[in-house]
Amino acid sequence: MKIYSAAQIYEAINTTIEKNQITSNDLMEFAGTQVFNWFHTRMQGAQVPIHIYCGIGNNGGLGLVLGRQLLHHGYNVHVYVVNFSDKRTKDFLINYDRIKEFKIWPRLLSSGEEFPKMAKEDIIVDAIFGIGLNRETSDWVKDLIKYINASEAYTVSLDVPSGLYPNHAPEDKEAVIESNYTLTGQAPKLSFFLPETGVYMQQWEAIDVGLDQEYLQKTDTEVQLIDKFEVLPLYIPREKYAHKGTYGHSLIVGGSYGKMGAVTLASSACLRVGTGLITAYIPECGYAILQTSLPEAMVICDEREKHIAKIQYDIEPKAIGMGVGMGTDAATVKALKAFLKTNKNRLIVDADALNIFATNKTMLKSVPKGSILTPHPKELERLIGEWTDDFDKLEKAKAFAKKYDVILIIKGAHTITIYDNHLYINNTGNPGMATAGSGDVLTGMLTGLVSQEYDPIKAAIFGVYLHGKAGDLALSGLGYQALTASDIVAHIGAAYLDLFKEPEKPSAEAKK
Ligand SMILES: NC(=O)C1=CN([C@@H]2O[C@H](COP(=O)(O)OP(=O)(O)OC[C@H]3O[C@@H](n4cnc5c(N)ncnc54)[C@H](O)[C@@H]3O)[C@@H](O)[C@H]2O)[C@@H](O)CC1
Ligand SMILES: [K+]
Repeated sequence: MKIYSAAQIYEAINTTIEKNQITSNDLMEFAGTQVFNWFHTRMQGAQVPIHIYCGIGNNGGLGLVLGRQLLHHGYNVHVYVVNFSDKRTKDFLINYDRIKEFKIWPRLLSSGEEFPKMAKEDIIVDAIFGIGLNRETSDWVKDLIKYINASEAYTVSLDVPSGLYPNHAPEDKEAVIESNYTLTGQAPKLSFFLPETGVYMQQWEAIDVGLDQEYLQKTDTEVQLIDKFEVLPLYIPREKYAHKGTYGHSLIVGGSYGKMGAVTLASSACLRVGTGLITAYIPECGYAILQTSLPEAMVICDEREKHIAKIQYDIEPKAIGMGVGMGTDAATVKALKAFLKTNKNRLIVDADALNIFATNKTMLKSVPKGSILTPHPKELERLIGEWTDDFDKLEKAKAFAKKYDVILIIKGAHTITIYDNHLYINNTGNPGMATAGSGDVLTGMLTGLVSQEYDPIKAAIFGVYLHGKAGDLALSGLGYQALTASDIVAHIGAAYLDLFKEPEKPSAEAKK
């Protein structure tokens, strides 16, 4: 799913108006009607008090259309205008007049006013600010937002939770609506998926607000949300006459005394994702561990007992997963440096290999183009330096990926893959996956996919999706706390099968 920038949404609005020869208010009426239908379907006339807080821009205008339509259908509605500026938009004013047709004079809220009384059981509609928020709000508006949050009433935000900017984090973390449900126009916004700003919403849903389909389809976006629909075309089917050589030889280089589990997990994930052959290159101490825990894997041992000191082998891998459990011993750093001088293979770089690169930045220049780096936030900071907020982090990460011509996977709740100035936001996975070894599993999966001739960027997008999906499928019967990295590996097969599952048909009951 495409994620449009605020500028693109405004352009889509203008294109729609021009092409269809309608007014901006016609479009607002359509959008407001769609939002009304959403409420009406769920509320079926219930008389729960609905408090609509409208700003003075078009987000507020949308709130007024919704209010008028709810009143028209007999709902119990209270409308307030958050009067933070006298620069009311044209369409706000049209709808401000129209709601008065219902003998309703919205209460104007301004500085020093007492805020409306509300009960916990009421419903709040937040139409204060949309994507037009461009500066810090006045203190009294911040107080109102905090007051709304403190009410604990179910809050539905229109377009975005008010207080969120399209391209930077809020100055005051408490002055943003904590929305239970965000009904967003046409497509979700980038801020919904970043750790600092995604916390303001529990659930979102995109509503078709009638923007021009041709514009939406033709317009390339920098950001995409990745779900099943996006990854299905990436899948490479297995051939009937294939043999294990067809699907590549993967090499996992890593491990040190006390950290052999990381290599075992990465290697087994690599196998499960479909690599033809797997070899683990490890220090001597891991030999019995690997051969016992994973009989399918071949093992090459380093001459050293407890850590890798020389990366040398006589196989021809298609892809190399580098760094899991490897440690940062001086001898290992030296070995990695020497290896990079001759290596032409694409790498999937993780964990300690990333930490080694972070303190030896010149080594990054020897990483083959199209390699994949998979840092978690702390490792990322070591690579790209500190950032001011999540949006700044993405800019810095994009610049880094471009400079070294690599694919950067920022691991987190919504893992983001960055390549060639594009961001691919993953939509699978769950908090149970924040567990030891989960990253090692991803490294193994990515290595296995690149070995099977997946183009590296496709391997990254597909692998991250599949990893998250395996984690989601593993949840059943376990829950977040009990989920382990091995459970993710065990569900890779189910994640593949899920790709081809038909969506569930509505039951006879639901059809009535
Ligand atoms: N016009 C239409 O037909 C449609 C409108 N839509 C709605 O329109 C919204 C965008 O509307 P606007 O561009 O009017 O923006 P908003 O309603 O988000 O912003 C409010 C207005 O206040 C001003 N402002 C921003 N920050 C302020 C601050 N801190 N203090 C005081 N004033 C401030 C802005 O200049 C803007 O005019 C979308 O988010 C969406 O909800 C969409 O639903 C699509 C259809
Ligand atoms: K809003």
